[in-house]
Formats: sequence, C-alpha cells, structure tokens
Amino acid sequence: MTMDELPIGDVEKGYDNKGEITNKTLVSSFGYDSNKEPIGSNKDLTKNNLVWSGINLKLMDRKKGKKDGVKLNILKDVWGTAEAGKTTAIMGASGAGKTSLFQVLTGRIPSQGNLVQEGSIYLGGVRVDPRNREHRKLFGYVAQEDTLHETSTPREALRFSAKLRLAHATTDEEIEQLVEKKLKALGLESAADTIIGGGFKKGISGGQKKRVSIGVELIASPSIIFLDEPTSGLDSYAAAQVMQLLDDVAKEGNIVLFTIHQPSSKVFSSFDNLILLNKGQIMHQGSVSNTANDFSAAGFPMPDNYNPADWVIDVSETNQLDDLKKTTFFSSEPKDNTIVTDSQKTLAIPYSKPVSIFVELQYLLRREFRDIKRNPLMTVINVTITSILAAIFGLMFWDVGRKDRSEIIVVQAVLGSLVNLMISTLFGQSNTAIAVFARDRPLFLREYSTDHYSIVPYFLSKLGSEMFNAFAAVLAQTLVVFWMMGFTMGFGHLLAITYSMSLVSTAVCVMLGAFFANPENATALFTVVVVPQLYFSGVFISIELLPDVVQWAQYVCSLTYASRLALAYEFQNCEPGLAEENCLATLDRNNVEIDNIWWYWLALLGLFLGFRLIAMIVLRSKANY
Ligand SMILES: Nc1ncnc2c1ncn2[C@@H]1O[C@H](COP(=O)(O)OP(=O)(O)OP(=O)(O)O)[C@@H](O)[C@H]1O
Repeated sequence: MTMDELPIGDVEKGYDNKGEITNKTLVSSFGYDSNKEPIGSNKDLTKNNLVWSGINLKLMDRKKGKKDGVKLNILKDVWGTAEAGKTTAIMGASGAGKTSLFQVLTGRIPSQGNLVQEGSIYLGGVRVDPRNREHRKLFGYVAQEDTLHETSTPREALRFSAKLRLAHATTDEEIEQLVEKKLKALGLESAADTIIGGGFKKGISGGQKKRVSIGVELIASPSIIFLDEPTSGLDSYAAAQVMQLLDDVAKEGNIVLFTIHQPSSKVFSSFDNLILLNKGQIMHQGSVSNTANDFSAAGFPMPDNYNPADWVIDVSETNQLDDLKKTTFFSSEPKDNTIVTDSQKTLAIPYSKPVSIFVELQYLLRREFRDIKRNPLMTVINVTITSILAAIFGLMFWDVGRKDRSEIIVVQAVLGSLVNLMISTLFGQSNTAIAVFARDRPLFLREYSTDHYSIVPYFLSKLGSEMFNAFAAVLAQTLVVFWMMGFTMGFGHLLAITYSMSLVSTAVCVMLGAFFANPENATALFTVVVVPQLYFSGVFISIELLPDVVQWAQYVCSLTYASRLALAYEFQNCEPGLAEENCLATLDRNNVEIDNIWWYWLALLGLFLGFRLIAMIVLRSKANY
C-alpha cells in the first residue's frame, strides 16, 4: 500500500497473527461501544490490545556474601488490558505503584540493579518486550516533564521528529503535509511558528508545550502511546484540551495509556477505562462510566456531588487492604486474560533505520546552529567574559614578550604569562559547556530512547556547536593577549594551542555531564578533576619532586601538554647569547623537549578523543533503558 492510497497519517501499523507487520487502518476495527463491558472482554478486540499478565516488580536486598532476599514487592501479580481505540488511566494513591507499572510497561526498569521484574506483555496476542529497541518503535512515550528543544518552534520540532523517524521513502512534501495535519489536530496552528521557549525566553504556554510533546510522539504513528501524568501542571482548560486530544488519538484505533494524579471530575469522566492500583496490586479495573456502580456493588456507594476521582482514591486509602479484599475488589487475574496466539513467539519487527547517520547528523547540526543563532546570549557572554579576563591578563603582563630575555625575571614573567593563559583557558569554557550539556541531556535521553538518532551523530553535532563556541571565545582571547603581551611565537600557534586545550577541557565537562544529571555535581567534580592538573603538569612543581605514585598523572593532564607546547614555541628561538641560555634552561626545567612537539599535539588529541569516547559510552549506557 502506498502513501497515495491512504491519507497521510492514517496509516497505522497492524500485526497479523504471525506477528508480521501489516499495513491497515485500525480505525475501522474499533467503532464499537463497550462502555458496559469489563476491560478487554471483547474477544475480537483483544487481538490488538495491550495485555499484561503476572507482573511482579521486586526490590531485592543484595548483601555481599548473602543470598538475595526480597526487600519490597513493589508490584504484585499485576494484570490488565489497555484497549485499542480507548483511553486508559492508571490511578492510585501516592506510592501505589503507578510509576512502577508504567515503567515496566514502557521498558524503563533498568535491567541491572536492585529491581527484578517478572511477567509478560502481549500486543495482539503476541509477546512484546518494551526494552527491545525494535519493539519500542510501536510505543510512543511522553514523559511528565516536557523535554523539548527550546529554540525550535512546534513546527520544527514535529518536522525534526518526522524526518528522523518516518520511513526513508517518505518525501519532504509528505512530511510537510503530515506536520501541517498534526499541528491542526493538536490545535497548535496559531503557535506553530512561535519558539517553544524555556529558561532563556518565554515561548508557548505550558498546555501548548504538552501538546507539542504529544505531537512529536504521534508523528511517528505509534500504535500505543504512553503518557506519564499528561495533565500535571496544567490548568483545567489546558488539561481538558489535552484529554480531548488523547481521546481523538484513541478514536483512531490507537492504545492510549497514561498515569494521572488527582484529575478533576471533568477530566475523569473524559477517559474510557480506569485501572486502580493499591499497594502495588490491582484493586479495580473497569470502564469509567461504570465506576460508580462498581464501587456501590463493592459496598462503597459514591456520595452525591463528590469528584469520583477523589472517591476512588479515598476508598483505596482509608480502608485496610484486608477489608477491601473481602469485597469485589482485588479480583485475581482471569485465566483467559491473555488471548495469546503464540505465547512463545516474540513479535518480529524487521528493524531498519529510517534515515542514514549522515541525514541524522545534518538535521542535528542544523538544529545546533539554529540554537546558537536564536539564543546567542550564551556565546556573547562567554566571549565577553573571556575578552575582559584576557584584557586584565594583558595589562598585568603588558609587553612582557618583547622585553630582554637575558634577564631571568623577564623569562620568568613570560613563563608566568603563558601558564596563566593556559589555566584561564582550562577553566574558561567549563561553565558554559557544563550548563549547555546539562540543559540538553534530558532532551538527548528522550530522543535517543525514542529512536530519533544514533549516538555518534548526536555527539558530532554537539561537538560542532562546542567547537564554534570555544573558537569564538579563544579567538577573542588570543586577539587581545597576543599583541598586548607581545609573544614571539606565531599568532596561529597560540590560537591552536589554546583552542586544543579548550576542546579537551570541554570534553572533560561533557564527560562529567554524562555521568551526572545534576550540573552542580558536574561542576563540583570538574574542580576536583582539574585543580590537581596544576600540580601534575609540572608548571608549579617539577615533576621529579612529586611523589612517585602520582607522577603518572602528568600524562592525563591537558595542561601538561598545552604548557609544554606554549613554552616550546615561545622559547625555542630566543636571541643568541644569555637570552637563549635562559630560554633553554627554562625549557629544560619544565621538561619541555623540542623534539617531542608532535607528541604533545598527539597527546592533546588523544585526551580529547579519550574523554569524548568515555562520555559517549557513559551516556549510551544511561540511555539504555
Ligand atoms: N527503585 C526503587 N527503590 C526503592 N523503592 C522503590 C523503587 N521504585 C519504587 N519504589 C517504592 O515502590 C512504591 C511504589 O512507587 P511508585 O513510584 O511506583 O508509586 P506511585 O504510585 O507512582 O507514587 P507517586 O504518585 O507518589 O509518584 C513506593 O513505596 C516506592 O517507594
């Protein structure tokens, strides 16, 4: 079936009994009214429903040398169904296990650690594994926090997601039509070209942001869309709009499943099915329109004028579990809960990357540079601060390079000016690099886990913008200090050394940013990692005087190599005579060997690549949930 035969966006993936993908519109299959049916009871429809069975999530007590014990049963024998064509809400008091169940269903429980997960999930009667990258293409996931690219517009955000996630054969024209159609469906036409905004600038409203977050998932036409508290933080009007949107998405034949906290009665009545959790167990599942009857039948008639959402939580919170179990609540999983075509078989999806990594890189780079263009403040502040500092250094070491080097105090001053410059460069880019990476990290984790791009193009695109920012700052610094201080080495040499140093320093920041989500931790650790470099580099204390056990550290210090390069270029061609003697003695005292200049350059390159590689591996492992 071609895109021409079906309206764009209406083509949904379906699965036949063998688990093979079939293109069909699910819309036609779900035009029914099952308000009076318990969830999943319509056997014809079970075929395309999401069913989970025997889900247990245990927190293990792992003590060295002892057998593992179960510390806490977070989820116990949880079962349920999310029907295609309907919206299903997971509710429960705080700590009931909503997030945990949601994380199991979306494959976000880490496979290593203290949590052990059991149970099965089926889609259309065939087993699915939401941790599997291929299977995950069926799932759209909208987190509670909106992680959007702040300097993009809703139209650009949808286009970016469509381009990188839809089939390779989809033309740009088709993508534009699809984006237009989704913007309309999301009610975002008037805000389509307004910047999403964030900390740097006010953009679209919170409700509009939530709709963009939903839109970037919907654009990939997932069969199942998971949303974690989609109405939290929204006013009642915006919450109602989001619920209406989800209802429309479900009506197209999709499965819409979300957790929700304290919905208003209007929002509560707008969803189709309810799953109520209590202390990690399923207390009740059923159609929302039957909630009052179901609770009455269990002996808890709903008082008049009471928000039913509050009532169900009140009942679950204010009654003992044992008492509730004596009622019709907490029914055990029906034997025919999973209508399984083949329980042994796992859904087979031929995985193919929609676009090449070059297209990914192109789109990512375009977005990075658009970011710099639309939010130049960070670059401007960085360049300004660096220039001011450089001017202060320039004044302190005014003309030092042009003075007579036959005087040892002059050589000492030149040495001091270079080392200061290197240290300033070492720290100069760190705040910007850490702040930018901390800002972008959640966006990367979301986009990577929803298969927008691979990790290498992402890192290359970040490197592109970091290189630009670092170059702007280092160029400004070199322009100011070079002539003020009057160095004898070439302008290009000084620029290249400080630029390389700055890139290594940025690589360290990105590596720390990959380890720690919190920028404060990354900044604190940066100081711990970088300050010892001042000693290990040999510029303050000769390496030979350092204790043997720490001497190796000189080899992983960018300051070591950058300082040696700067000293080598500055002192290798001094005036013959006393000046030359002083220069060569300084080189000797600082362990600089002219013959090793290329090794110093290679070492800087090695450190740069090494730190980048570690960052990539760490971030890749963090994103692997
Ligand atoms: N990784 C974990 N380590 C320890 N305890 C956990 C972990 N994950 C969940 N729990 C515990 O399991 C229970 C259920 O947690 P969960 O976050 O799923 O509840 P919730 O219904 O989403 O609560 P809330 O509405 O307050 O977010 C809580 O008691 C929580 O402390």
